[in-house]
Amino acid sequence: MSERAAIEVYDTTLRDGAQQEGLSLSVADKLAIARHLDDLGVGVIEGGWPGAIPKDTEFFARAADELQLRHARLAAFGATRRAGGRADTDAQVRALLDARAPVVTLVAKSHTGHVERALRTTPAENLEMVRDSVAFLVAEGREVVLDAEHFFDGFLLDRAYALEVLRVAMTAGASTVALCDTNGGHLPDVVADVVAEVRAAVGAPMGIHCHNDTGCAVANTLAAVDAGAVQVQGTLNGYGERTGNADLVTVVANLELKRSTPVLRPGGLAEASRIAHAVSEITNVPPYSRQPYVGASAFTHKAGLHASAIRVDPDLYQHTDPRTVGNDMRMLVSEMAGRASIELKGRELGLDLSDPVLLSAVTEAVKSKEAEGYTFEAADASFDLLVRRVAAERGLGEGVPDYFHVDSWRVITEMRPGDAHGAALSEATVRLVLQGERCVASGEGNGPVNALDAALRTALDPSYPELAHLDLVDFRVRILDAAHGTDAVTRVLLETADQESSWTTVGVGPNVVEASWEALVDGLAHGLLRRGVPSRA
Ligand SMILES: CC(=O)SCCNC(=O)CCNC(=O)[C@H](O)C(C)(C)COP(=O)(O)OP(=O)(O)OC[C@H]1O[C@@H](n2cnc3c(N)ncnc32)[C@H](O)[C@@H]1OP(=O)(O)O
Ligand SMILES: CC(=O)C(=O)O
Repeated sequence: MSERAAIEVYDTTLRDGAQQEGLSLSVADKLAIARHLDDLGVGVIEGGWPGAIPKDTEFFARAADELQLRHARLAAFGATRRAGGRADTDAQVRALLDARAPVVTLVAKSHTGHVERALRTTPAENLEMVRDSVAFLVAEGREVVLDAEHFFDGFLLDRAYALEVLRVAMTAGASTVALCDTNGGHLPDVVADVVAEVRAAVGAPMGIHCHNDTGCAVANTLAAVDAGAVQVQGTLNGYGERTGNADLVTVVANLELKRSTPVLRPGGLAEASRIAHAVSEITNVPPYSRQPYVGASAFTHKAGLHASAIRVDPDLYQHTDPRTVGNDMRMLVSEMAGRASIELKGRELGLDLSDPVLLSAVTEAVKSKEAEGYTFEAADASFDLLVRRVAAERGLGEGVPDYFHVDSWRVITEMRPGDAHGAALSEATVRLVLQGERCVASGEGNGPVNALDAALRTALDPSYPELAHLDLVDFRVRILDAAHGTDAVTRVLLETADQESSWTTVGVGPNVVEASWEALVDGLAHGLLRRGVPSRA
């Protein structure tokens, strides 16, 4: 176990995070996420509710043998004993012991309305449930954290009772009392005031557990720390019930970078982007690109004026160095680009745009293409081809090899309702000139782009066997100027991949197949170019 930080990071991704709509974790998922959390360097990993959820019972059983945690302690979460019973004979409380986790977190009522209406017992019996449950688990050698549910609402309704719940827990041996904004309805000023009052009245080590229903979970957590909380609870990527919990990645980055308070293992913060994305893969919840610090857009710049200043000093338009959280700065090329953005993007892609004439010509070409409907910010491969083509026009580079000449192409889609499989089939024919010879090839597919791709490959395979390594992996169509309905301009973004990476090309046209053809041909050309294949046309 590592030495405790002054502020303890308590992760509840595997318990409260798993309460998010649409998120369902297998035991293997939970074990994998726990390893990532330990690698990040959090202090406590709340693994779930053993005894209530069979998967969580299994998680703790396997964790005891399979997880070799280097930094974190595991916590088993559950409720206080039932009203009218005894902790030592309560099946749920015993299941918490059986989980063999060093920490047990007990959720308890601290709001008299909840005691009377949800627990349907008396405030006095609720205090006894807290005392008995905490004392029993402490006597069994567990560190006990008390999660005081609906604490802020309870405190505002009946201050004396809410404080008494905390006092009873501390007297019974709890190590920390976590104040929960269970409904997530409070703002930072109230959270700060209440935490300060609790600190003055009880003086116990306090945790803070915030939900994001007002969009203030992270701000509330920081306000609580400022007012004296020493444990921050939250979830990776802000997963959680309803609008989620405090995003622990943002909380820890703020504490380490803005408050100069180390809370993770040394070096942990630099792993934050990698771990946040790895956990997204496991949860199958797409990463949120605008997530603070670790989102793909967190250090991405689009506006020309920003890029122009960044060229002088990146810090002029970013609040912190992206490397501190393992993220990268990226430049986007779009109609908002100026020469500085284009030059920086060129540097990112390894293209030499130091010639001012070329730089201006590429900037102009980007702006005029974007006005036609092209978008380069999501199509780096098309930008790369554009730069090479503009450079070649000005005698400043070799351009893009002429891999083949297109004479014509045609595609037919046929539907035969009587057919056994009943789906439409497309058939394409391409006429190319290759090595001075005319060549005609056809291909079939379940759609026109698929058929054109098949026909092109049939024609090109003898001259370019390298194409066998390239696959078309994604295809996105967007109608621009939708007011024109089926007459509108169409934009196609097409992703091609080889074994190492993928790249995106863009095509625009009044006809979806025409736009797709442009993106398809450029996707293959870029694939050949990046493999260093010379023209054999
Ligand atoms: C704020 C939070 O997010 S806390 C975490 C919430 N997480 C979950 O609820 C997920 C796991 N929950 C479960 O699997 C089930 O709800 C269980 C196993 C805990 C309970 O299931 P059941 O016994 O079928 O009861 P049910 O869910 O209908 O009601 C909850 C019971 O717990 C009692 N209860 C609620 N809060 C507490 C508490 N803090 N301490 C003790 N008992 C409590 C309720 O009074 C109710 O008792 P009752 O059955 O006598 O009416
Ligand atoms: C304990 C908990 O998850 C809450 O009160 O929100």
